[in-house]
Amino acid sequence: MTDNSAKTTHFGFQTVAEEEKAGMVHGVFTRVASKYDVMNDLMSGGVHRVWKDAMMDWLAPRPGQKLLDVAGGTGDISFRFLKRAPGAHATVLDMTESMLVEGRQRAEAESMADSLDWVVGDAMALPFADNTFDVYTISFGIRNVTRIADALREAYRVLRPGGRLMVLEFSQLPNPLMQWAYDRYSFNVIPVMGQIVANDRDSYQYLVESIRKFPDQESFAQMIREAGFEQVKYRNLTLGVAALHSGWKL
Ligand SMILES: C[S@@+](CC[C@H](N)C(=O)[O-])C[C@H]1O[C@@H](n2cnc3c(N)ncnc32)[C@H](O)[C@@H]1O
Repeated sequence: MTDNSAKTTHFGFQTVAEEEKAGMVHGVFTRVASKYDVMNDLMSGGVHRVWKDAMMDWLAPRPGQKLLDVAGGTGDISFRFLKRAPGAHATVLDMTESMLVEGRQRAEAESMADSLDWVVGDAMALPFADNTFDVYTISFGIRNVTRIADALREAYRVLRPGGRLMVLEFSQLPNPLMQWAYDRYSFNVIPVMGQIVANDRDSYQYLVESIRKFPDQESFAQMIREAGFEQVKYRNLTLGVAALHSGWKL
């Protein structure tokens, strides 16, 4: 008998059953893990570093804080956080073990292993008690999550009162002409780069499609409010190619 109640979602531009998406996303990041850092620099011309530094500037990490970096991958956000906050501790959680393996190797090379934990897990069902962390970050991860509202609810649950959420994600350019030019670049150049550098056009095709499917700044800010966060604000980066969203659990 066919189950007509099965829920669907997007995997890039494809419509897939909700329960299929996580496996497909996991497949993408398992395939790209060893080339992930170098591809980030190539695709963005290094600009992702400027955006991540802007995230830290707004976040202003403080000594001794406990960070949870969800969909933390190879640890870019956690490394930056720890460098700015002596005595802080970061937990990097990701569903893809190969991404964490790359990150753990970087932590050892940078002598930062003692300040970090690496946890395989799902943003939608975090394996942590309520009110545990001072800061929750998710950078270029939330658009890959099957049910964004569930991930935001979990963020709220594990933050302590007074804790802060910050999201860095690709976004929408308010100027249609610029959006058109940016789409031409991302759809025509990035999958080709993925083919040449990582021998994997399909994964990078998914990544650009998932960017296009993600809600605009205002809609995403509203989702953050609906999860319970207050003082929700956002800042565009590079004309809206990416955006930072901030909210507080008060
Ligand atoms: C584009 S990478 C971002 C890595 C890193 N945060 C950065 O900014 O460079 C996206 C990561 O999200 C992870 N991810 C996707 N869905 C997830 C989920 N539901 N729970 C945890 N991690 C997830 C993927 O495994 C991948 O490592």
